[in-house]
Amino acid sequence: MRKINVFDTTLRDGEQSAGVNLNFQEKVEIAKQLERLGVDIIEAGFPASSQGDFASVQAIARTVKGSSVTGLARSIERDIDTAWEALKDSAEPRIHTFIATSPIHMQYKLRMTPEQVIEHAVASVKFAAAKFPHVQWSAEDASRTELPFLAKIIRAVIDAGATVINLPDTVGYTTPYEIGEMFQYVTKNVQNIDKAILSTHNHDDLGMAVANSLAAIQNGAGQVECTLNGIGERAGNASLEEIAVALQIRQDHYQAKTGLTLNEIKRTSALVSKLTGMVVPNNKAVVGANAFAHESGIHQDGVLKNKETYEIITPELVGVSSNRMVLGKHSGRHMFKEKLTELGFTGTDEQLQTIFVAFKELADKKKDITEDDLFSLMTEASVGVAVPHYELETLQVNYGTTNIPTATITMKNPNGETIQEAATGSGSVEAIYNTLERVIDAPIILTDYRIQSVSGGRDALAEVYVTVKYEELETSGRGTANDVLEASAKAYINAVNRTIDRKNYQEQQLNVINNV
Ligand SMILES: CC(=O)SCCNC(=O)CCNC(=O)[C@H](O)C(C)(C)COP(=O)(O)OP(=O)(O)OC[C@H]1O[C@@H](n2cnc3c(N)ncnc32)[C@H](O)[C@@H]1OP(=O)(O)O
Ligand SMILES: CC(C)C(=O)C(=O)O
Repeated sequence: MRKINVFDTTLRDGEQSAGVNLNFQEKVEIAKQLERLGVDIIEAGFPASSQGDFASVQAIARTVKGSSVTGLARSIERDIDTAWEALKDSAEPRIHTFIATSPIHMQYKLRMTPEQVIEHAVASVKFAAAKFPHVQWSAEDASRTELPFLAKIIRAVIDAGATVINLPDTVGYTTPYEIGEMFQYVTKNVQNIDKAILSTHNHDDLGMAVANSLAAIQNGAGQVECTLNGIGERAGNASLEEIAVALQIRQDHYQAKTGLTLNEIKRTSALVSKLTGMVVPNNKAVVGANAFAHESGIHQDGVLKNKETYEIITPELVGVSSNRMVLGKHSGRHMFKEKLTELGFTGTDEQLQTIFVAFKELADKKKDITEDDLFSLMTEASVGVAVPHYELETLQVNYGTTNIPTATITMKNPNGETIQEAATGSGSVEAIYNTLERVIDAPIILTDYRIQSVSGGRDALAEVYVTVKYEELETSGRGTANDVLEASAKAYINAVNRTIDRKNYQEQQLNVINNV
């Protein structure tokens, strides 16, 4: 199987992302993690671009021993000299020098004729090769370069001492088919091509950077240039994690592999995201938060029966501890039962069905159902719900900073009649409790009221605990709802219902005693 060298340019092209500016320590930290990940080459920066970049490239060259370290330089002696100063202490000094070869870049940007570009390229490669044991040369905008000219300049720079030839799709313009043709053309038409390794470097302007990189590998590239999380100039570069995992999972197709320690991928991605401030989208392949999350019932059922039904990558492969089964409105009974069993549920199928119905209702209102939510539903199903002597039908609260809070409640009483009442209070909860007292038509004293959110986040469930003194009994009650006021009403009614249960039980006991 062919080994593909991974050239990571997170610290150079990745840092060219708009809004990203890594400091010295951050660059060194990322470089150390790239070394742990096992990348073959780290492009640490552009030493001639600033003092800061020079210092961090130098520090990385001195610190990192497990990966080769390189820096970018234009075809200018001053850039190459500066790169040498920054890189000379590295284990295997390596330079990356480049010049544009497409008609538009040569004419408008460089203002050089094609012959002048060849002269500059050859002179700079010779100059670099006199210092560096490894010289990488890039034909900037190769994908928009005329192929005969590309072949001509490549032959010349290899003769001048270049050992790696990189053919970038600088503006993310090419397609997998075209890049394949370009690599084939170069392989066939550059006589001395066997003296160099071909490299591919792709941008994502048309969303094809990874596909183009893989196509280049299939057509002869022995090195792939990429960044963590696909960050980079404009729409970014080809993403390292996607290429590495594609090569691993589709070895049958690509017949090529990298030397990366794949289970360092997630950690490296997270570090780069944190230090660059570039958030990884949830749906990003391989490293996104949802990459191993299953949400829908049919998928979850399949995964429970055999993971391979819906998982082509194991999370462990890339350093994610496990897949994630998200309970939500699309989940089905199989996953629900599995989750409840994990949480210690030992009830009957009937109880399970009751909780499942409550869960679906909740899931319609709430985006993420947490374990705490499930505990709460389980508890309500097994111990919390008293016989519904009084049942809440509707609750409406009118609150404003300039008016008196008023609650209007419709309820079923123990005789099955619907009663509507309204009352005011100094706050919304008091208005609700005053209204409930009217409906129940008995003096009820609230002796304790506690509120807590069952789960974190803005859409957390509210759980309210109350203790009421009613009919000389002090009884507690609990209510859970998305809304604090609804939970407060439910808790109060729950306490009243439980009091009635206790009273009924006491009466039954008395009857038994009297009959005896
Ligand atoms: C495709 C890529 O990603 S290439 C890398 C891009 N990265 C960067 O540019 C980041 C670092 N760059 C910088 O800090 C600055 O641009 C520097 C220090 C390199 C140069 O800054 P300045 O001297 O102010 O020049 P400026 O950036 O405005 O213009 C670039 C100059 O380099 C020339 N140039 C561009 N590429 C090359 C090259 N490969 N070889 C020689 N000259 C080049 C341009 O023609 C222009 O020259 P001119 O001043 O004679 O017109
Ligand atoms: C310097 C080269 C390799 C580059 O970054 C590009 O062409 O995108």
